Amino acid sequence: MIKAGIMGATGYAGAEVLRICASHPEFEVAVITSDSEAGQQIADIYPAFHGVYDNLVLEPHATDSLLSCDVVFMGVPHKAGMLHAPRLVEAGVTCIDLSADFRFAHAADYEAAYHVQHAAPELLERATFGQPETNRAALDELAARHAAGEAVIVGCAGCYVTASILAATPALAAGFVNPNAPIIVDAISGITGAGRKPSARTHYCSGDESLEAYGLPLHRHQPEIALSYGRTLSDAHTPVAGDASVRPAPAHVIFTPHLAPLKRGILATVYLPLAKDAEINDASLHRAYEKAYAKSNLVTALPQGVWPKTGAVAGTARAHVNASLNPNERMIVAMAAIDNLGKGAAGQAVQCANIVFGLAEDAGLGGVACAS
Ligand SMILES: NC(=O)C1=CN([C@@H]2O[C@H](COP(=O)(O)OP(=O)(O)OC[C@H]3O[C@@H](n4cnc5c(N)ncnc54)[C@H](OP(=O)(O)O)[C@@H]3O)[C@@H](O)[C@H]2O)C=CC1
Ligand SMILES: CC(=O)N[C@@H](CCC(=O)OP(=O)(O)O)C(=O)O
Repeated sequence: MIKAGIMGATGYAGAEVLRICASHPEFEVAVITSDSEAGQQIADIYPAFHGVYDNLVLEPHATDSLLSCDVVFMGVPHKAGMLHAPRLVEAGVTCIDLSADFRFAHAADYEAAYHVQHAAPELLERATFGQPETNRAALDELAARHAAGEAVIVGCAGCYVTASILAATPALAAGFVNPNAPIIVDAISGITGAGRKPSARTHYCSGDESLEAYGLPLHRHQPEIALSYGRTLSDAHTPVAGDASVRPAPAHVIFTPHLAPLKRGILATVYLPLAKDAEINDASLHRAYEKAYAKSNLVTALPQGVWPKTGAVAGTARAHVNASLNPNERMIVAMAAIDNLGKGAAGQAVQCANIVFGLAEDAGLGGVACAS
């Protein structure tokens, strides 16, 4: 078994990692942390864990118990990941960070998006972006370094970014999209996306029976989406393969997040203007989506004409995607549905850890949503 710790196990994402690990063949959770509820059993906070994790007691985040783990999942807020990672890595512990702190390859990009100085830029060299379907080669390279004895870091892609990337990447990579025109991303999230602590915007009376946009004009996820799209567009239109010093320009992205009265789920709808010379039809567009995800057990291009819905992936690490062509406006409309806590957080974190530890990438992630 692989000894796992979960930092921030009282949070929604950390608790979801704990739930997945309950039926994971290799990751055995030995340490869980919280400062606010240290000393309590996790089952007293989340009753679902009675009979599953009896006697698993929360320790403070600074506990030395984490240092004896093989892997620590960090379900902690942005700015906390980079403060805790150095001590763990120093002790030889591989970190799967769900915060934004290790998602960017360059500290300057992180600092521009999060308006804070990176506290551990020297660790970025040990880290890679945790979005397996679009960054598999880098994760495999990280797995090789881990197998050679190095403690490594995965900066897991966040929920909106995962849905936006999965929806658009097949069209971007196929060269169908105009690299110079704005791409519009409208994404709708369930309320667990905002974490466990309610705010004026997310508490029951505000969030229930209501749908609202927020975060305009520049939500912090816009730069992550624009950088990812920019890289894919550059590879498709002006490849600079093998030259790591060339940094593709971010794509032009208008991103508007919305909050919906759902517990879990994200539906991202992406409007992609066709490249001038793109001659495609619905069938060839659909073939590109099928081909992009043909090898994935967790991401499914739905049959032509079937559109993703959040209920069909809720509680799972799966994603459903599809796209449609609007020939009159020369526009592709692409969609992805995920569970923000599943493929958008804990499910993807476990998928990344599976890859780093040389396991089947979907180990422990085979669950299917309740039929609805
Ligand atoms: N919710 C979601 O859908 C998604 C979340 N994420 C990311 O996952 C991370 C956790 O999110 P979420 O579970 O929603 O958040 P929550 O607010 O629900 O939980 C936060 C957790 O972090 C712990 N924590 C707070 N401050 C610190 C600190 N300084 N050092 C260590 N731990 C700390 C808290 O512990 P304590 O009990 O001590 O307060 C708590 O367990 C965030 O970075 C978030 O962006 C990523 C994708 C989707
Ligand atoms: C509904 C809601 O408030 N969502 C959060 C994003 C979810 C999240 O945790 O951010 P990461 O994906 O970067 O980890 C927000 O808009 O800030």
